Amino acid sequence: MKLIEIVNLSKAFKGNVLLNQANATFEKGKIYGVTGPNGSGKSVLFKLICGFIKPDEGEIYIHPDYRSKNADFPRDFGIIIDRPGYLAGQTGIDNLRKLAEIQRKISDEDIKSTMRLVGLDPNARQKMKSYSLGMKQKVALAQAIMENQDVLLLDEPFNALDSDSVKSIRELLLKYKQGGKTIILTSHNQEDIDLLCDQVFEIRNQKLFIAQPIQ
Ligand SMILES: Nc1ncnc2c1ncn2[C@@H]1O[C@H](COP(=O)(O)OP(=O)(O)OP(=O)(O)O)[C@@H](O)[C@H]1O
Repeated sequence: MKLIEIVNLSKAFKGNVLLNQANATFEKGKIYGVTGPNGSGKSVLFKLICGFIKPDEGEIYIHPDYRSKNADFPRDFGIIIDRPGYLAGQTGIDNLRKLAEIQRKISDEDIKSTMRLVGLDPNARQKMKSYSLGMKQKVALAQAIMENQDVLLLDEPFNALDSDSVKSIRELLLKYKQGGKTIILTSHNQEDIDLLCDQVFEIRNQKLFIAQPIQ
């Protein structure tokens, strides 16, 4: 099933052309990588898919099952794009509770079990302003997955994680794929890409090239 189809997509910022007539298809149930040098437009591509920014030309088709009725943001998508803003004076769990209040889909126990899953202590009283980078990254991961979202767009999900955490998050993502979820991720670490991705799109010359055949 075609989940996302990118057709002749172009996007530039003040003459800085990032995508020019780019095309790509993302099928349900696979893990995709998006690679490219710093500043090549990976995060911008994710923002375009989520409807946060508009293309200059071209279309992004989202499968009707995942279109929101009253918003551009697709439904059932969990995302990490750039570093999310947090309430620095509050704990990790309080930040996640605030985000969970938007949809009211999950219980407090769901939040706690997700925190444990990514290696955070739900009972910790530490405020987020004193969290390490890796701890903040785990909160970002937790918010992306806590509502059991079916599609995950993860921009650098392994950033700042220690090697045990990288291993456990990789295993989690592979388990999610087995369960039918679709994941699109970026990483500057080739090992993440090689171990996880069924197909890789490389942003090069303002196009999306298939860098690896489907295994
Ligand atoms: N809202 C915006 N206005 C102007 N320029 C922008 C905007 N958003 C992104 N850009 C520019 O677009 C380019 C691509 O940015 P993007 O964050 O997508 O890169 P990236 O491939 O994710 O890079 P990295 O590997 O460093 O994370 C950068 O030059 C950035 O400055």
